[in-house]
Amino acid sequence: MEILDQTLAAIRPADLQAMADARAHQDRLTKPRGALGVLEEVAVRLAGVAGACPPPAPAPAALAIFAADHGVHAQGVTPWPREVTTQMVLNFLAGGAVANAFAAQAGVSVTVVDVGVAADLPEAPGLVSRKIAYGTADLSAGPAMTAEQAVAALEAGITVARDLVAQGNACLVTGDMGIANTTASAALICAFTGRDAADTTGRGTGADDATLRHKIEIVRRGLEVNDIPGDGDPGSRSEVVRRLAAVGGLEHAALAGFVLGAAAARVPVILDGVIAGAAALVAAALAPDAVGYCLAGHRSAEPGHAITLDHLGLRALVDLELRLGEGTGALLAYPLVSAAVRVMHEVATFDSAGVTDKDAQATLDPST
Ligand SMILES: Cc1cc2ncn([C@H]3O[C@H](COP(=O)(O)O)[C@@H](O)[C@H]3O)c2cc1C
Ligand SMILES: O=C(O)c1cccnc1
Repeated sequence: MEILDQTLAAIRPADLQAMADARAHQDRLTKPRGALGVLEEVAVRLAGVAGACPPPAPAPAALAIFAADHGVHAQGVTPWPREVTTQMVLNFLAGGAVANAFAAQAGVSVTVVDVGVAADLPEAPGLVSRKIAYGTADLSAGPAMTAEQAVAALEAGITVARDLVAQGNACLVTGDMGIANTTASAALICAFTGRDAADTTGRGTGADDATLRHKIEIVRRGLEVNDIPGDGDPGSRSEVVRRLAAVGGLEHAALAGFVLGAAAARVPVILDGVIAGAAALVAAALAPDAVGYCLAGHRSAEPGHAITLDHLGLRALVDLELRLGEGTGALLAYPLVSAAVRVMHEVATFDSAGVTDKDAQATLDPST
């Protein structure tokens, strides 16, 4: 609990002065005001994160893929066998997954973190072993984790974020792997927003109509069995941890810790899809200021994701109907984030470039 306590105590609100400076700087650059749209807000946000204008380049960046298995898999909520979690971890380590291709394209390093895979994994470069259990229990039959396990996973995520920042990374990127984790994500989104299971539950890796109906029922049962009220407002920290432990996954808990660790280190974290979003809801419930350190990489096709982004007040940078996870959507957004910051460092101002600023001229010569 000590690591979690220290981390929560270290999280500060985004720096409003640096954000105001960044807005003012954007307005002096040789472009019509507001012409870079959402990218201007990204640069302002990163100034708030770093407490500096211009903010430092978000490089190098590191993707951490948190992997774990799920007891709720036994309920038939996904068409894929549970073993695929382990097999995909090995695929990430061999460099063969979509996340590896996108990470290579973006120049982002890949670390895989085992927080709860239901198999013993061989030691390998790029694999960090922080296994807390061989998967969770079935969330539709009782709590998926104990509170101790949830805190241990939160702290594992914090430690991974801290280590990656200590290694010189200036931007963190979330990734996940865990067959059946869109079910736990939907349940978490209900528990932290108060929305109904029918709104938050999606097809994940390709559930058909019958499986989707069943999945919604399983999410409902999980909330009921675990006495999670429909208020969407856990209030106390112990209730946040109780709800997380009840219906979350070990990777969700670790991802929530990863977000908190990034915020405490004043480093931006690019969120991937619905799994990272669900985890960010947990992080926000523990430390509302952590949201200021998050960027929504993309908007997933899973219905719970739009609800989540809305709740967090985040705008997705990319919307390509992706529904994969692994960090793929966040990786595609990374070059946009880099470009937004590069503008702040490299683009000339009206003054420095001798370009006429229509607004400045209007002030000088009120007759025009
Ligand atoms: C081959 C394969 C690669 C993946 N990479 C990410 N996921 C994604 O799908 C899983 C969640 O979907 P559901 O809840 O429907 O099981 C997660 O592991 C997620 O990261 C994959 C899934 C599969 C099958
Ligand atoms: O939105 C996601 O991140 C997602 C969707 C389906 C399966 N896995 C992940």
